[in-house]
Amino acid sequence: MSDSTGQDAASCPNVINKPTVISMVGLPARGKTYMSKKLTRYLNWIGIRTKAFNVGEYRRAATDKYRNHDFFRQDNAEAQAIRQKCALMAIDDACNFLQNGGEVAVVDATNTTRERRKLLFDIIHVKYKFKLFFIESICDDPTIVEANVLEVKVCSPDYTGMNKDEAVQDFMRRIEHYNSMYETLDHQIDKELSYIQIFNQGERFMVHKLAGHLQSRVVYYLMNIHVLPRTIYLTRHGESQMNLEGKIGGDSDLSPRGEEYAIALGEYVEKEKIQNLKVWTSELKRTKATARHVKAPLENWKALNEIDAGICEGMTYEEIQEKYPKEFALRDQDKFHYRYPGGESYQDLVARLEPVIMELERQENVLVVCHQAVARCLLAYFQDKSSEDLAYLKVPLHTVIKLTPVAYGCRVEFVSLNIEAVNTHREKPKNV
Ligand SMILES: O=c1[nH]cnc2c1c(-c1ccccc1)cn2-c1ccc(Br)cc1
Ligand SMILES: O=P(O)(O)OC[C@H]1O[C@](O)(CO)[C@@H](O)[C@@H]1O
Repeated sequence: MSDSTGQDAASCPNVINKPTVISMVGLPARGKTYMSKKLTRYLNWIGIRTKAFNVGEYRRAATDKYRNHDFFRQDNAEAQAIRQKCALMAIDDACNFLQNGGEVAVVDATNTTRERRKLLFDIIHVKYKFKLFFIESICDDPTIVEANVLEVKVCSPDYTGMNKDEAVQDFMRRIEHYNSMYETLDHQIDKELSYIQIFNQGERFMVHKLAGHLQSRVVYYLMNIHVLPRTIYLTRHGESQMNLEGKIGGDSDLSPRGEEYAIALGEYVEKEKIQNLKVWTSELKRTKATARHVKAPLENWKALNEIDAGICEGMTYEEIQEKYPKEFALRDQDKFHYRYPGGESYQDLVARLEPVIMELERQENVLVVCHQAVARCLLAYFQDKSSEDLAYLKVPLHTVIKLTPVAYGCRVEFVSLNIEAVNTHREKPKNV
């Protein structure tokens, strides 16, 4: 990343937004990879170039010597050497990423000794002059640890071929080896460091020496996420009159088939028997009409309104190509960044939707009734899609998209309610 003079951040210390390394800290099965992946997904979605570096993956690539927890014994010199080498490779790759346009690198490792964190500090802060922020997850609730081991650790490549109970026992022994050397962050000894400690999956937080906007955004995000099981249902409004006419934007009513979809949606939600469901719509008539048969508390969000097409509102794509050929061509060249004159771009839409995503992270079961461009942005967040892919995601009318968090990701199911509708999807032209 470089400033206006083309200098890169490392060599120009007074640059405001220096690259940042976020370093995880914590015993195995404390949610470090969960947070690394989720945080990386969120930061990329809001437009901050972020990449996670998992030291365990480097170790598995370096050796298939892992047979059991003995690999992690403190007195296993050969294994210690491999682990140290892998940690240094990950840190090196992270710093290279930041020197080549990256903005945030997440080092996903235990980093449970003061010595290891000093090594990180010396390389990242002293040598490269990047910012360094620690996220420590402390969890002494054995049921949570056991659940995490069962949920994600037993399917780790380290345990292929091993039976579940054996894998759990081995992993618990692995944790003990780390625990014998574990030094948590301490606000007296580590008074120079910027960090957050998270206790028991967000029950309590200790924040120390936050340095800058990015760290505040990260802390705010971590304080809003939770791991309670829930489902987010995402759907567009029913087919509208303007959909039938091929016109974009506007605030039109539903077509007869759109009305049918609204009734079908009410029946679908009823059958799903969703606990404490909340329904969110935009401020536009077609989403409110679509939600009216759903029995659940309703909230209208202006932030969920469809992308503003500015001077092209109410026009068909053919009319736009006819009247504003240059604009039409420009949009095809870079649909994510293209902003309609007097209107919005997808990039603007993501910024407008960030508070909706933040509130969705706080909620449990929510049905979001929105629009084509809005649904693409929300879906891209849950599916970790790039901004290029985002603008062309297929979100057909009369389809409920079920999003369920599982392990480190999200299960996505497209449920068509089998009511005919026009296809409003416009493919990316081949020749651009
Ligand atoms: O296992 C765990 N132990 C302890 N904290 C954990 C997990 C997981 C987790 C969730 C799903 C799969 C794998 C891991 C998430 N967090 C977590 C940590 C901080 C915040 Br703020 C929210 C959740
Ligand atoms: O970005 P695209 O592919 O033009 O899709 C967004 C368009 O989809 C619609 O919701 C329906 O056509 C329009 O209101 C909106 O401008």
